[in-house]
Amino acid sequence: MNGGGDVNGLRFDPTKPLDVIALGRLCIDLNANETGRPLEDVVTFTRYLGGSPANIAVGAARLGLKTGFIGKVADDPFGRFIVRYLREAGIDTSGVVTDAPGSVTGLTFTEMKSPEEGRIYMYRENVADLNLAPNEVSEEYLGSTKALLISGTALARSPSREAVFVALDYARRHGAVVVFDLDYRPYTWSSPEETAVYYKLAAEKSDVVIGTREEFDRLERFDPPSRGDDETTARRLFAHRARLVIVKHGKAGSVAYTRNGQRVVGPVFPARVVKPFGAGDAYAAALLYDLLRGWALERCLTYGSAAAAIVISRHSCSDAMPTAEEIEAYIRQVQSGQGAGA
Ligand SMILES: Nc1ncnc2c1ncn2[C@@H]1O[C@H](COP(=O)(O)OP(=O)(O)O)[C@@H](O)[C@H]1O
Ligand SMILES: O=C(O)C[C@@H](O)[C@H](O)C(=O)COP(=O)(O)O
Repeated sequence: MNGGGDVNGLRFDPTKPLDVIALGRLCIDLNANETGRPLEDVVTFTRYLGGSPANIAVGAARLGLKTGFIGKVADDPFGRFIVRYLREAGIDTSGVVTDAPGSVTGLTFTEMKSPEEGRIYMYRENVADLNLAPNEVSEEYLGSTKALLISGTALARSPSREAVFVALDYARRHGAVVVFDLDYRPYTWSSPEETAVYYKLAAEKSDVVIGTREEFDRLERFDPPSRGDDETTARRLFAHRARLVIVKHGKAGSVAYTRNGQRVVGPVFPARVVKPFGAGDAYAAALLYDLLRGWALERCLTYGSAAAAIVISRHSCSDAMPTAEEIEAYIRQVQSGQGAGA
């Protein structure tokens, strides 16, 4: 584990008992069992834990990180399943609260028409996760972690929005590294203007900002046009608190910039794609694992990319999160020329 040294411009406090606390939505994924057809023709689904920050937390725990969570579940069977699943995955749930009766658990139906063609349909009216209130965020809990991971969708509505900013301030007060995964989901936001304003406010308070090019374009809505130039995007965030900015480009890979001038291009691993979803969550979990261990950026992006290729080759996201051994084995398999087959 990073001994608190300043690696990649990040300093993780080794005295903190938790490695990462994730904050945001805890939902259910219902992934189509019948593939190759539109959702209207799908009869059965498999239920998994879902929600980008939840998936990342599961990925982090599966890699061996001491992981906690701050979130809110509905007082319904899915909420009880979620808390049980987190505990069984070894994730600390002391920061997870149950909402008053009446709200529901967010549902995401995943269509798998083809490896490249699939959509997700999110049902997020009156969801419990956006009812997380600022007074339900514990400063003491945030004082116990090396890193805080926040997910952009938690900024989509109050009081969750305010809870995120309180968590951000607590994390910074106690020296935690703040990782902001933009995680844009159109289904929850009222307007693109709102997304831009709150993404920018949170990104300017974060040490690490991860997003796709499209997500950064949304953040930059009111900035002078960067014309999709990743380096311009990174430089703008370095004018604030950021030390590391990572732009993801799907199967074209990823690129990372550090405040001290590094630019590292992430590799892309071959994948027998089952669904195009889950890549970013796996990428974030494995990247964070390696950042916490103080590895060089090249290796961090390699680990993230390999984990992503593994997860998109499997039916689920959360359940599919790989162990470190699986990632290492896949990297060796590909580097020895044995091709895909995660
Ligand atoms: N089809 C693919 N084949 C191999 N790797 C992929 C593929 N799609 C994504 N990845 C890897 O996963 C990373 C994140 O995927 P991306 O789609 O950019 O993010 P998100 O899932 O958050 O939208 C990419 O940078 C790349 O390394
Ligand atoms: O984030 C959600 O609410 C849905 C996820 O649980 C789902 O697995 C998914 O779409 C992952 O998307 P991605 O990792 O951003 O591709």
